[in-house]
Amino acid sequence: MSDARVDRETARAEEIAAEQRYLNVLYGKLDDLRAETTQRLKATLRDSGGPPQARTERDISTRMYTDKLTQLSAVEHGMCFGRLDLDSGETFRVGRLGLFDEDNEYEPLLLDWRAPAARPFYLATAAARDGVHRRRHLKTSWRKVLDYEDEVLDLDAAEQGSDLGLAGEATLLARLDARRTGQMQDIVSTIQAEQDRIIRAGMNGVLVVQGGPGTGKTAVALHRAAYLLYTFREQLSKRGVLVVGPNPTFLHYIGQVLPSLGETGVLLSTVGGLYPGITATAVESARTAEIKGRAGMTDVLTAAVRDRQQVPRDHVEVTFDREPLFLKRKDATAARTRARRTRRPHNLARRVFQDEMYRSLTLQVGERLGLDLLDRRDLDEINAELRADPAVSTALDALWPEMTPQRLLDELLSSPERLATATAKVLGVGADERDALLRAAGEPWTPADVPLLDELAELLGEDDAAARAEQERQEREELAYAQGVLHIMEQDEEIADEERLRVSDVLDAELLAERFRTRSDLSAAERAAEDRTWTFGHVIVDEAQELSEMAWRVLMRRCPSRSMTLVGDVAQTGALSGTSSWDEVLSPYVQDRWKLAELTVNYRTPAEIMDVAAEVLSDMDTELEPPQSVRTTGNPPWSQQIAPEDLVSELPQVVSEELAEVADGRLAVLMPPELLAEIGPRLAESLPEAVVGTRPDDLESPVVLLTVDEAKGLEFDAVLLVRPEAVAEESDRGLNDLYVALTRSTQRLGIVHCDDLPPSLARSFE
Ligand SMILES: Nc1ncnc2c1ncn2[C@@H]1O[C@H](COP(=O)(O)OP(=O)(O)OP(=O)(O)O)[C@@H](O)[C@H]1O
Repeated sequence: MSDARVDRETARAEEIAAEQRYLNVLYGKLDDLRAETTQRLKATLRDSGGPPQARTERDISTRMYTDKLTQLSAVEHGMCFGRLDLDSGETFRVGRLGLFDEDNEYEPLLLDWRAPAARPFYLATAAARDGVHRRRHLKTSWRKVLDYEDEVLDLDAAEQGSDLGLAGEATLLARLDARRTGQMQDIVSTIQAEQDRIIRAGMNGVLVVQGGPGTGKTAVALHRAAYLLYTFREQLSKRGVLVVGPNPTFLHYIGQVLPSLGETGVLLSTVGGLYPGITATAVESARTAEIKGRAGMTDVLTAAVRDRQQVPRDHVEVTFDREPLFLKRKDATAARTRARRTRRPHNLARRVFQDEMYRSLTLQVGERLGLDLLDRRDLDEINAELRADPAVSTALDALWPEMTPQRLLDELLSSPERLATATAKVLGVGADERDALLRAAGEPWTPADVPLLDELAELLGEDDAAARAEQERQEREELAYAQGVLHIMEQDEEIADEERLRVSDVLDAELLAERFRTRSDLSAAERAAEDRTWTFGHVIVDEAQELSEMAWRVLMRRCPSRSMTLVGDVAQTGALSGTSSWDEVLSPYVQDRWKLAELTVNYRTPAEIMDVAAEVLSDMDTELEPPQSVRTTGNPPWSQQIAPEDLVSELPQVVSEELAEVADGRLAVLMPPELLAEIGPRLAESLPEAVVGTRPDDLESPVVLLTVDEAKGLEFDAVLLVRPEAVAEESDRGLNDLYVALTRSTQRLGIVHCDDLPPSLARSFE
């Protein structure tokens, strides 16, 4: 070995040893913090009994210490991943959390990646150094430093830099080349500048992030959630952050990212999961889902609710006090008009209808007895007796029943007559659409039913006057109690330390009362999951192009502040009810007041595969450019023709060969839904490593068989696409699906077709 090389290696080993010493200090600090938090948690848990208020305080502390411990455990791996050397001579380490040296005036030992001071780690380039002289990426395994990569930011480097302006290129490429596990990993150590700008964009207003496949939209969305929670902690810990994904498998796939960043207070949900108490997993045809997703369904539902506000054809006769009593058409019509004029939801307006009806019935009974003989008290008594009479209330209920959303929707979708009435005046919903909507009574709910139930919940409302009065009483009591607690805490503090920040500087009684009220043993996310009317501090939607107009209504109701981040790609829309235009989706809610940010670099799909996908994109009706891949793999995509009847016998061999090429990796076999239903189980039987993807954790299996729709948003080391010709023809959005399928792979792509390839693919393979 040459002397120069020996010197270089010795210098490197010394650097690694120095980094290790620093890392040991950081982990020592982390251990201390953990021990201290565990102690506090134990003390809180030991301290049992006492009045309810004391228990509430303990709940808050328990929650706080448990959250802290969860955070401290989550950062164990890769706690410190970077270092910045500044022109000023200062050096900062960057990591997953902030650590400070209490013995040295709280000097930062480790900067949280989200802190403003850490930003140059992601943004500084040789051309715009921002005072940074060197950026170092550390490669660690648990508590051990393995290696590092240095980027010296000077003008020489500016000239040599890659076209895409990547930061920490070697570290980034190593990460992108690594085998996939079936679970998404965080990208905190290698966030790129164009991504960082989106992650740290202001919280107000609607931000749309448009980007082609593999540009890191999902990763950016999740890191943005973590950033916002860090930066606007006080605001967001009360109302919470909602992250919406397309299906439970996708949620499982991304489920580990936020916890690995130390954040647990985020609700991950599909739109179908947003209605507490309903599990909406039944499957229906794409066309039925599309019809249910149309904005016109609000008119259908409004008409369906009005249809439950009936008046008798002539009159309804009931017996009261052994005499006949008549619910007359004229009286019911007047009562209905009055109730509707209040513009209250059905179940609340019902009370007005009933009051009016009881009033006219009271007069009817009064007239029979002789009105001139009765005074006010007598009439009130008759009214009360009428209200207590089961026959009368049953007859009134039949005219204007109290309804739940579930009952109304079930009765609507299972009745051709009710459907005909509700759709009569709605444009574009004719006999075909009604047939598609019709289903048997009591059938399980589908995801597209949830926005309808949510809409109905708004139209019907809940008559919760009694419950609200009780809650208001409790809130008053809690506020008074919180004021008392503040007072006592302040007195204690004054005695303990005059200098310290006073409790009332950071907490006011109302905030404290809200914390007590919510019992704080539930996080905002947990409370939100149980409450249909919960409104979030920020809403993030992934694969946002797939949402129907009705689904957008649900999300907008959950986010009246319109503080939202919507990420997606209008070239990948598969759902018939999805969108090809952000403007169309958003203008009903915010007109043109939304911001667009674009991501242009593809971190997933190698250039060889992206070239094939770009051909498909060019045949689509879009002006979107394909994103630029950051790497090549040297593996050319291939195609093979197999006769349909031989698919089951020949595919296992093809799959095994591909799997061998990505040892320890994950391979997806993607195909159209009918084909998967037909041959999936037989294929899985002949391949021991394979499963038909039905449960979210099936993605962790070496081979998973999926439809293209199910693979949306996911990625695998290798993809085998079976019958792309059928995928392309399946729907009006067939080319979009094909584009999605082609861009799921990080290493290898194989295509198995039975008939001729679609023209855009044929161009790549012939
Ligand atoms: N800065 C980065 N550092 C390391 N890996 C990254 C970075 N950005 C993206 N990736 C990786 O690239 C892959 C694609 O990212 P992601 O799934 O977020 O893309 P996407 O835009 O949501 O894709 P699609 O639209 O196809 O679903 C993931 O493996 C992600 O971890």
